[in-house]
Amino acid sequence: MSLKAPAPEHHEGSALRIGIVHARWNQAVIEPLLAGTKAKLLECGVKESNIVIESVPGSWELPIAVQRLYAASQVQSSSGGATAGDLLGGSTTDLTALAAPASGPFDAIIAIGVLIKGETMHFEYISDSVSQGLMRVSLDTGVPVIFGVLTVLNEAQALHRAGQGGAPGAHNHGEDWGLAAVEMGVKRKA
Ligand SMILES: O=c1[nH]c(NC[C@H](O)[C@H](O)[C@H](O)CO)c([N+](=O)[O-])c(=O)[nH]1
Repeated sequence: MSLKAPAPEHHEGSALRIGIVHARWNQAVIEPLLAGTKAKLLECGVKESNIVIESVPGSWELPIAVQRLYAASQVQSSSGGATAGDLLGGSTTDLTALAAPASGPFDAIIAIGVLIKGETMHFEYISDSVSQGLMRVSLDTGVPVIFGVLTVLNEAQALHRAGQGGAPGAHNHGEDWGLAAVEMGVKRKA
């Protein structure tokens, strides 16, 4: 067991509704991360119908997409016809068209992305902005946003953290994110 992994806690997720927003950059790494995340959610009892998955082009779009998914689900669960735009500070955009298929607010939302360092400073700017943005959405909305963004220096590091490549110690971090979402969702309901 890694020195870093948190001590395991078992939480039952059958009453939870979980959103997942994933980027499509580096799809070969995103796919196993997403699969590992979903597998752990199901293993903890989260119903498949209560897992809503959406995608965005890249990690930069994760914060706004998580915020809109939250707002759309709030519109669905609230009466009074307020639009999600009202919840987002006065814009007139009605996000119900983007609303999740099932209804009801989310107990946690997982943001998944894979940022791989290139030759320029692009990586640093996106990594910092995305992590700050996701933290802000989580604190502003009160919904736990699980940070599932790999910020790695090369493809080998990314594959290793998606449990791929067969090297010793390879571990699918998506599993940790699924467990964190269930724990934080249960504790938010308590
Ligand atoms: O998710 C990623 N997006 C990346 N860029 C796209 C960015 O997230 C936005 O989608 C794009 O800038 C349009 O807003 C990446 N790189 O540029 O290397 C990357 O490695 N991963």
